[in-house]
Amino acid sequence: MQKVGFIGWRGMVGSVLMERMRAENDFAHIAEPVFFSTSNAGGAAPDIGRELPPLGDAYDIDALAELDAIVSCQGGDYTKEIFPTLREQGWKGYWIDAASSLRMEDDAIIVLDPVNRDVIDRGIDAGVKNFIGGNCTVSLMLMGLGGLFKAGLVEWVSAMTYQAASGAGAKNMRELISQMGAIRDGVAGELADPASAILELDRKVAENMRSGDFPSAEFGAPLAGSLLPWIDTQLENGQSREEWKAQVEANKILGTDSTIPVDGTCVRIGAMRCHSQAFTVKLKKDVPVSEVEQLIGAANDWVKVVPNEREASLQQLTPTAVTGKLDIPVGRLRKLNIGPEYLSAFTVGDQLLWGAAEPLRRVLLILLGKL
Ligand SMILES: NC(=O)C1=CN([C@@H]2O[C@H](COP(=O)(O)OP(=O)(O)OC[C@H]3O[C@@H](n4cnc5c(N)ncnc54)[C@H](OP(=O)(O)O)[C@@H]3O)[C@@H](O)[C@H]2O)C=CC1
Ligand SMILES: N[C@@H](CC(=O)OP(=O)(O)O)C(=O)O
Repeated sequence: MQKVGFIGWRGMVGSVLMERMRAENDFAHIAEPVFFSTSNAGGAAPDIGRELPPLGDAYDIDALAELDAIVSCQGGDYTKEIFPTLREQGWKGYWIDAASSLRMEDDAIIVLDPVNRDVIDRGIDAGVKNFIGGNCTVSLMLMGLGGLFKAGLVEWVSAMTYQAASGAGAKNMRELISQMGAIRDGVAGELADPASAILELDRKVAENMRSGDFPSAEFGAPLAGSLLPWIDTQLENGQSREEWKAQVEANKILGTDSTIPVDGTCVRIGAMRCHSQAFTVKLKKDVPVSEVEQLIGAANDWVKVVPNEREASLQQLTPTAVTGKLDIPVGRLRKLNIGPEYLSAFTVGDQLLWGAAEPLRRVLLILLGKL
């Protein structure tokens, strides 16, 4: 594989991908990286420590057709517009994509190699050409609980999510901070006076958050100081699309023969870029927590069992502790009162790393024969 094209490299997911590829010296394995833009063809390519041609036009099908592989973080609309045209023209290269558009297609594999390297390898051998990153919550759930799935212990999972602003995009991250600032600024006087009445302060905060002036154009509602119990679009069965992805994508990633039910409620909270999830796992049998911890902790190089203790949980199992890291801590592991087969667990993961960019750079390395 000689020529690899990158599209969407300056967006939020794309920037994290570039950071990781530079940090791991991935570009050393690519003979001819070519960068494209949908808005700035002819502009300067990013700095990867070597001479590069100017940015290509990401809508130039002939230029794209010359590539051996394309890595796109440009978004679903771009994929829907360009991918079918390229394939219709007979392009046989590898398409690696962060967007959800192609995930459930029969000729696509959802990539998360620490969990489904076998599925990826079989796909490559069978001539599959489309490798798509999974939904962030799904990938983070499987990075955390992969050991239990691998051991065949999971009858079903309910995942209740606490998803960060970054999942909605860069503008939403900014809006979250603006909302936090607006809340604080609205009661600056009361905050400066320790003797001010707390209920008056609270009333002013609520009034401010409900006012038309509160910055909520991106989320459509206040997130700071609140939460949003709906992510992505509405489906007819009452699920949000984000909730629907959990079961279909998890089972596709795992390559299950019979569907393992996965469902829950997906909620946006005021974290910046780490998604957290609280799981109820129905185990197929009563397994001691010590064995559960062993299985979870041994599943991959990034998962880390956090002891089910207050101090360790507050220090290691929060978005603040995990942001910007590849670590996948899993904690709060205990059996629920409901019965000995009902396990509770909590995990946190950076949704731009294992949730988006990392599986893409790794599948590219796999296709290059370097991983
Ligand atoms: N956000 C997330 O958490 C996740 C996103 N994904 C998927 O990844 C895809 C991309 O998402 P995301 O990275 O959030 O998208 P962004 O909106 O950050 O970037 C997408 C494109 O917007 C263009 N752009 C316009 N203005 C700017 C600007 N000021 N700064 C940077 N880029 C700009 C760039 O294209 P150009 O350079 O051509 O102008 C860029 O490639 C989506 O399909 C999404 O579904 C997948 C998993 C998680
Ligand atoms: N929907 C996710 C982010 C995302 O982009 O997901 P997907 O890649 O499945 O569209 C979130 O809001 O947190």
